[in-house]
Amino acid sequence: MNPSPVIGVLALQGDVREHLIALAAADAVARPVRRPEELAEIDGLVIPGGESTTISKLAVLFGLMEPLRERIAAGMPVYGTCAGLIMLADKILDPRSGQETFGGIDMIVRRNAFGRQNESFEAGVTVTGIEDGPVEGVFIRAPWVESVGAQVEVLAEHGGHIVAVRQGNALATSFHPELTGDHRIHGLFVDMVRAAS
Ligand SMILES: NC(=O)CC[C@H](N)C(=O)O
Repeated sequence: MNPSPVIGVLALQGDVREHLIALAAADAVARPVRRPEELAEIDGLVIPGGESTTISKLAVLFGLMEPLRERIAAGMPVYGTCAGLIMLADKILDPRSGQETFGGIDMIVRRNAFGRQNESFEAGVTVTGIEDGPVEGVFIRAPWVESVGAQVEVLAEHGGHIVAVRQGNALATSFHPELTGDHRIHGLFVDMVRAAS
């Protein structure tokens, strides 16, 4: 048990700053990560929302694709929001050509499943393991999870679709808790990192 784990936020593209703030509010030491060497210094990693095709391309360009796949497969705790959830999927239903993922969660995801930017919405979401009521789910061109393997725990659904999952040390949500000022999900992730390090 490590009381103050160091948690990186993958800083290739997306809403990195908001995650750094949410992690600090949840009592973690948080820092941006964009170079392979920096992976050695972290106990866990957040993969932010943004655009998964861009994150995928930049991860290859920055030499992070393979090292990150290995760390995740070896059990480093990771939390992906929205585009980050897509990056943790073992399979994308509708990838752009050449789009790759880090994998780590045995699930098939559908990109942009909840519609376009102007169909973005907020909704209360009840998440298993989060106490004191639903979280405010912010869905922005959000993916949903089409199907999961036997090892995957479904933590939340919205409108009959899976929007939060966990497999071992990998956590993912279709929505963006870092944009709400409610740090309960980041707190859950920080606890996962503490327990693992
Ligand atoms: N808010 C988001 O992260 C949007 C994700 C985006 N639709 C993608 O495919 O990466």
